[in-house]
Amino acid sequence: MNPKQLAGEKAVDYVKSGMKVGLGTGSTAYFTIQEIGRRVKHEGLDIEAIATSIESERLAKEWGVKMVDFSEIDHLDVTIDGADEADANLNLIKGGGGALLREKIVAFATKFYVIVADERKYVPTLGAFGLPIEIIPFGWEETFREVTALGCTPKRREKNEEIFITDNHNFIFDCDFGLIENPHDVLQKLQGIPGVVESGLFLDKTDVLIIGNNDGTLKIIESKK
Ligand SMILES: O=C(CO)[C@H](O)[C@H](O)COP(=O)(O)O
Repeated sequence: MNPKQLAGEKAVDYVKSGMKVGLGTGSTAYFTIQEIGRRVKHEGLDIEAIATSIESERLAKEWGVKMVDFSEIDHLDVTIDGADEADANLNLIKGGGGALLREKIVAFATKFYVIVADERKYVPTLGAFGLPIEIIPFGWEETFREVTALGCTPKRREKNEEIFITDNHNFIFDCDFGLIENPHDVLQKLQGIPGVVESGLFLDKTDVLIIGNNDGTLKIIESKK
């Protein structure tokens, strides 16, 4: 089986009827949403969900998953999302799909945070995957200069030769910091720059990382936090 499917479906073991569930974004979370949707439609799984992107919301609705928003609930019991990189401390780089802002809001609202990934995503040190940063369009050139001054090379993301615009109508800069030895320091510095809405560093949040291996096995790593 595709390792993303293996991990994405395994994570649904954490979802039980009555729960409020955060739905991630990307090609691994896709399999999670499909499996949740199948259980809702065919096995009577009864949940309320919030999605981290318009695309994931559309997919969940197709299956008849009950979607709510943060005016209706004050926490999520479990969220299952993908990642672009994860290290042994279960710190992450996310945002490859451009959904990092909604993903981080959902991650902070959740009591239990499950990450699903294939084995290529598990790395000794974060940073080979350029760090996505969501930037407000107003004054983006100045924000670009401030981010560059932190020692990275940012590139404004494009898709199909057009500027990529997030679900929140912002830009994404993909920033090459090289390997990030101190992610907490980088996160703190980015948070101090006006115009930076959020970065793809998700630190000290993950409870469980489920890795699908190419040989069809699973590796499940629980947080020591
Ligand atoms: O952060 C993300 C979107 O912003 C995704 O979670 C991440 O890109 C997932 O990767 P994949 O498609 O390989 O599961």
